[in-house]
Amino acid sequence: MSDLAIETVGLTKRYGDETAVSDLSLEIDRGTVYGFLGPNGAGKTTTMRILTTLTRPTSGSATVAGHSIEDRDAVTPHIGYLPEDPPIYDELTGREQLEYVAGLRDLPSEEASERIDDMLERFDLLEDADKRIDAYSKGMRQKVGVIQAVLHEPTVAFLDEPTSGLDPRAARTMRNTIADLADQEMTIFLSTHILPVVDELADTIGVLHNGRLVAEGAPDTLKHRAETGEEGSLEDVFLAVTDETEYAETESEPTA
Ligand SMILES: Nc1ncnc2c1ncn2[C@@H]1O[C@H](COP(=O)(O)OP(=O)(O)OP(=O)(O)O)[C@@H](O)[C@H]1O
Repeated sequence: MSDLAIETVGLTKRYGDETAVSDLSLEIDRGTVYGFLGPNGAGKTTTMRILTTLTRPTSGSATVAGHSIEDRDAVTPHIGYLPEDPPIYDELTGREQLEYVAGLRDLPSEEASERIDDMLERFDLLEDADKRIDAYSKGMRQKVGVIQAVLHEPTVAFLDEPTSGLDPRAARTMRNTIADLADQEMTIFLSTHILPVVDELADTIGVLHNGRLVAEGAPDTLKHRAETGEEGSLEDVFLAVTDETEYAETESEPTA
């Protein structure tokens, strides 16, 4: 089996005249955290929707966990997805929602209960687990969204802004959890605008701009590359490579 958790070749998605993702080629190793950055409208969500088989590319190909994204039934058991607005039933309790998702994923009920309790405890949600979700705060809903994305221990988890709405303590728990999952060989495809989160967690960072990959590398390599030899912050790098006026096409080759 390939060591790559995600491989894309020339992935392109057009909506009418608009090119949301343009000729995107990625090679992401198993058990790593890939930080996927880009300004608003860069094409991050579109990429994640393609890789989670929710939308089809206009051209190009991709495999996720060794399976072509053309074969939805083969891919979906191996992935988890936290979208910006996680699918959650307000009328269920947090625990019922997670049990429902565990059922969809065919997890044996004893194993599911253990994992659900473990994750609820980890995210300080045990006390509220039997309250209806419509009484949850935004952060509590977000916690349920993340737990349900990784409950079945997928090979690859796609997390869109996992720390969104979380207080500092919960955000730290989230970062620790992502690091633990990566230690357990889960591949995490992490999209966020919170640069310190990717700086801390990512093995590799890719920056998307106007649908194109304009920079790629380990955080330290990127930071070094930013200022012609000098060390810059990840924010400096992000601003430099996504600056329409200063960033020349000739510099746009990713440096893997
Ligand atoms: N269903 C759609 N129909 C038409 N255009 C779309 C559709 N989905 C996305 N787009 C366009 O594709 C481009 C990329 O959008 P996308 O949502 O992937 O960006 P993003 O990087 O996730 O942005 P953000 O950081 O704001 O979430 C945008 O110009 C958007 O308007």
